[in-house]
Amino acid sequence: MSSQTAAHETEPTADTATIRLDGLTKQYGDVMANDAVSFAVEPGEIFGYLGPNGAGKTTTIRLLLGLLKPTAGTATVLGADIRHRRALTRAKANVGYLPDTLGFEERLTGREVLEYFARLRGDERRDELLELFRPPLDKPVETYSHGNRRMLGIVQAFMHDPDLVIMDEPTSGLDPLKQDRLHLFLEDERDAGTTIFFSSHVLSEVQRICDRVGIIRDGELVALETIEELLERGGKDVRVQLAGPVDPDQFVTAEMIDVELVDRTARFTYTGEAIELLEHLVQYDVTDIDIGDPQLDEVFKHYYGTDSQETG
Ligand SMILES: Nc1ncnc2c1ncn2[C@@H]1O[C@H](COP(=O)(O)OP(=O)(O)OP(=O)(O)O)[C@@H](O)[C@H]1O
Repeated sequence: MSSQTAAHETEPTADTATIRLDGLTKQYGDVMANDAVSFAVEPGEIFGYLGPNGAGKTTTIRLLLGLLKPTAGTATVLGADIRHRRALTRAKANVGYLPDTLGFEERLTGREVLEYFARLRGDERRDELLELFRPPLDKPVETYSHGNRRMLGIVQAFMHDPDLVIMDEPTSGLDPLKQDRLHLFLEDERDAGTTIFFSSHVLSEVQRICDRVGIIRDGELVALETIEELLERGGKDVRVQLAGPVDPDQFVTAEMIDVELVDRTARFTYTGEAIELLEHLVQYDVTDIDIGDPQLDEVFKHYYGTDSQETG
């Protein structure tokens, strides 16, 4: 991929990246869960790692945390090479991790779980986070709802005030209010300088809060760009209201995709230059027009095929 090549070409001499993957590869039998994945996450950004189920997101995260060994290639996390256990352990004292499945000791209460992590890494932000996310503290974790487990996980991931937080599908199963609360919190953390790396298969969430996105599919990185670049490549969402009927053969141009021409309203995604669209439309009696950015899931479908629809 050109994006992967670019990451190599622009490699600085002193590496300032918070996370850098360099040909990171993990093979399970015949399955290439990560196939020579290379990219960098810069300090103070929210980086969305996006892909359909089974794409390889969790594998990357587990490799970055030293929970799996790479088949080939490597990565650094806060400057520590993931193959060097001691350096990575030191770096991880400054990393927060929210796994997809929270492996807390089920019989302990939430308070006891937090005490355990506090002894390991510190808890200077515990009270502030508990006020925001409010998991019940005096019940055993086995009685927690899915949402409360996640709330406890978020407090655990941030309470030692790490420089980097890695989250695996953090909002999955959360109600919209809790999702909103987490999104706003992540934006505040980013503004305060924390680097956030999170995986998701929910495009709207990535579109809303991420600065940059890496898209993984079948173990390969297929895109690495800012949200703006991704949306720009996806064209514009256009709705045109016409005064009278038009001949579709003349009205529809090659740059229009997903065209719906119903009655006197045309809706389509326009992939050409805006000026050319305007020059084309002056031939028609247009009574109203609306041009906006497409949703990321539309972009995803156009560029990566229909298999990815499940990711919306
Ligand atoms: N321990 C394992 N042994 C064999 N295959 C595995 C193992 N773990 C993951 N895989 C396979 O590797 C591929 C990537 O899986 P991974 O869990 O990394 O994907 P994912 O993007 O996190 O998916 P999801 O969104 O469903 O969590 C899948 O084909 C999966 O079946």
